[in-house]
Amino acid sequence: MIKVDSLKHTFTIGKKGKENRVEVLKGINFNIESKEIVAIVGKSGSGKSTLLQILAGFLKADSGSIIINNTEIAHFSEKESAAFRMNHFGFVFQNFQLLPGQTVFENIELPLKLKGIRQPVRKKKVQEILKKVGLMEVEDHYPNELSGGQQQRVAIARAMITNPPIILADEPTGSLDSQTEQDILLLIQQLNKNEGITFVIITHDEEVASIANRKLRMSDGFLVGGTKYAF
Ligand SMILES: Nc1ncnc2c1ncn2[C@@H]1O[C@H](COP(=O)(O)OP(=O)(O)OP(=O)(O)O)[C@@H](O)[C@H]1O
Repeated sequence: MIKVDSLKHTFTIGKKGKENRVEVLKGINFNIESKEIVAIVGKSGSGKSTLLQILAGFLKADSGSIIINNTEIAHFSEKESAAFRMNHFGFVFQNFQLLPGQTVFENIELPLKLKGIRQPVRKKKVQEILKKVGLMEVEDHYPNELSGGQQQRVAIARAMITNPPIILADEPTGSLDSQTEQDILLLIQQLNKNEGITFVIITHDEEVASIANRKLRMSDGFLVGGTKYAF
C-alpha cells in the first residue's frame, strides 16, 4: 500500500552565509501493507515528523520515490498533493487541532463540507461515526467542554469521516493520561480491525508502539527494523 524508496531530505538552516545543512533523511526505504498498524519510533530530532510531512505531501523530499496504492506521489504539484491527501489520508495530532468555535458535530463534518458532500449525507455519516467513537452525547458541545480523550476521539472521527485508507498520527496520545491513552489505543485497534484502516503512528511511547504490528526506528537518517509482531 505504501512503498518508499531511497527517500532523502536535507534542511538548510541558519543565517544566510552561515547556513548549516542538516541531512535528516539519508535514504529511507520501507513498505507498509494495507491494514497494518506501524509505529515509527526514534529519538527527538531524528526526523520522524519530517518523514510524515513528506508522506502526506506537505513537504517535498529532495529525492526518492513514494508509491501509495500504485501512484507515485513524490513529484506531485501542491495541487495534486492536496487532492491526493484528501482522498487517502486522515490526520491525528498530539494537540488534537480541533476548531474551537465549532461543535463536535461541526468539527467532524468539516472534511465532508470541503469535499462538497450534501447536507443530508453529511448528517448521516457524522451520526454513524459519532456512534463508532462513542461521542453521541456530546455532539453539540464545543471542544473546550470536553476531556482530552474525548477531544482526541473527535479528532479521530474527523480523520476517518471521508473513509481514508490511511491515518497518519503524530504522538496521538502524547497529551493524555495513561487510562485515557489506553482507551484511545483500544479505539485505534478497533478501527484498524473493523474498518480496515492502516495506521502509521509516530510515538516515543512504548505502550503506543506495543499495539503496532511492526515498529520502524529512525536512526541516523535511516529507518531500520520492521520485524512483524505475532498476535
Ligand atoms: N522546517 C524545518 N526547517 C529546518 N529544519 C527543520 C525543519 N523541520 C525540522 N527540522 C530539523 O530536522 C530535524 C528532524 O526534525 P523532526 O521534527 O522531523 O524530528 P522528530 O524525530 O519528529 O522529533 P520530535 O520527536 O522531537 O518531534 C531536526 O534537527 C530539526 O531541527
